Amino acid sequence: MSILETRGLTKAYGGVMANSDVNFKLTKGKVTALIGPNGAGKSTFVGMVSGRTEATSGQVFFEGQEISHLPAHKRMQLGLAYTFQITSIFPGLSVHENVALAARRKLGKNPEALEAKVQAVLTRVGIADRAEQIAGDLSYGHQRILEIAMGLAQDPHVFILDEPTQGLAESEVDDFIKLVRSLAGETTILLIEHNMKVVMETADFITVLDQGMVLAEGTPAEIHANADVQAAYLGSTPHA
Ligand SMILES: Nc1ncnc2c1ncn2[C@@H]1O[C@H](COP(=O)(O)OP(=O)(O)OP(=O)(O)O)[C@@H](O)[C@H]1O
Repeated sequence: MSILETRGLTKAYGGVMANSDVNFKLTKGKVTALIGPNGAGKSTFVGMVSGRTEATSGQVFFEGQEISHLPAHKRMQLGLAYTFQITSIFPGLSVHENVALAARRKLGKNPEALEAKVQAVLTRVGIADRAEQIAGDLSYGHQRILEIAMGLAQDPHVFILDEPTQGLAESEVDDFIKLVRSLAGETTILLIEHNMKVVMETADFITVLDQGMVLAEGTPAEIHANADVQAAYLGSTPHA
């Protein structure tokens, strides 16, 4: 069962076809990774799904509703959350305050509900002991985890993680892999990721984009064995 679907999604930048006729389905409760060589069109695709980038043509459906022309904040209200870099964090506020602000978008101002949500989310991602720390003082890795906590605080139905392990230490990457696996089922994850270890260990399904088009779709084992995918990466190990 797909929770999010694109039909014929296309984006042209002048003569450059950043995405051409992309038909994509995200299976509910699963982790799907979107990979492809540099310039394949991954960021453009996620931009069109999240509402940051206007499509040239094509449609986006979320939980059966067409959202192609909804602005990004409306899509977020429907349950489509995403993390992009650390720009969403307020560096002068504490970890707790940051997560509470994110939770308020969903829960309103009820203090008990907010407190329960903040505690649950911080425990979930493993930074409850840092609740009172100023976000800007956190390590880069912990800021990325905080960003994920802020997304989770909104109870997303679909959670788009854009290069979440970029800049993380190896031990943090291992913790991240466990976290993503634990979230599957509870939410649906679309993962844009360069680290193939993370992709292979977390994804239920992989879609490969190449030159703005879907080159292949399948399980990690199928994608690993796919000759077209190998060729697209010039014989090297696939990366996102
Ligand atoms: N704002 C823009 N204006 C013009 N061309 C763009 C713009 N954004 C992306 N492109 C072009 O669209 C194509 C797809 O780019 P996109 O950033 O979506 O790829 P990507 O797979 O995310 O790449 P990377 O892995 O390097 O982040 C590239 O040829 C890129 O140069």
